Amino acid sequence: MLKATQLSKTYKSGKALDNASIHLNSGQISGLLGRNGAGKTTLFKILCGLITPDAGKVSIASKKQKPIGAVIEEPGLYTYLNAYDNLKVFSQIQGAPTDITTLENCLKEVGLPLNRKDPVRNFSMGMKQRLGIAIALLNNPDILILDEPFSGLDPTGVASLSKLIKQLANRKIAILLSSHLMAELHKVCDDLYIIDNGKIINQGLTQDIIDSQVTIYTITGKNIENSDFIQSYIVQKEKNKVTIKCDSEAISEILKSLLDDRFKVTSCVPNITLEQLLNPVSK
Ligand SMILES: Nc1ncnc2c1ncn2[C@@H]1O[C@H](COP(=O)(O)OP(=O)(O)OP(=O)(O)O)[C@@H](O)[C@H]1O
Repeated sequence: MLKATQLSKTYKSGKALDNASIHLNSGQISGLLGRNGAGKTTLFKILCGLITPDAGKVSIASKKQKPIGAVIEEPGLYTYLNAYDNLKVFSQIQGAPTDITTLENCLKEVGLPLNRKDPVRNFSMGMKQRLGIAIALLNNPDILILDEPFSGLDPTGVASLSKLIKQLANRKIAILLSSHLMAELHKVCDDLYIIDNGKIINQGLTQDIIDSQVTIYTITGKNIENSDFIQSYIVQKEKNKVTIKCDSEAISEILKSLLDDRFKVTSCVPNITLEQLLNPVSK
């Protein structure tokens, strides 16, 4: 759907993007993970045609006139207008349909209530993000780019925005989102690009990247801390929750033993940080 090849960009302040290549596929959610200042926004701006790269190429396989919808940095909203009127203004600017049914369907699609008539300055961050996404979807794009969409959201907001993003991918939209937090990306992204100092230093399926580096898991389940089998792996424990250290090959064995011993495991979450991915250890 979108192929960006060997993109580079240097500002007066220095090199922001260094030979970066990425590939987006329809229906796939890709994540761009990197520290602040790693070059994520620069890459997004190039993909959207907002700035020109010094080198490299972006090719998009789409018949649409405006194939990309994006929310870069914060959603740019008219804070004194309500959600509906914001959508209407942006539709007019973009030459998209402005009839009530279309606009209300847009609001419904991103899970915004139709009965909120107050200005969007009163909205929560999550609601502003949703409205930003609704605006980005106005032209029915094939590709959706979201810069730090989870920033400022609480865990419930992250979960509900993740659900919306997955629904959009099910509509065959290719989605690229950025974050500097692994925890936010690993649950929603099919594949990941790790960016550091403008360079893509690792890429692959999210699960493969996690499996190659994860050594700490948090397991929850009733009385799980009493299991004899996991005692030697435990680094921390509390009621119904243990943190264990093992590699990705041992975890299935551990979970199997817990189930054999009739412990009801309710979750097993890999704990992996961006720093681990930026400084990988070879196994
Ligand atoms: N318009 C600009 N002029 C000069 N330097 C810039 C400009 N935009 C970005 N930079 C610099 O380029 C580098 C990459 O910035 P960029 O905003 O792409 O990173 P980022 O990964 O999106 O960071 P953040 O998560 O903080 O937004 C940084 O060193 C930044 O200071």
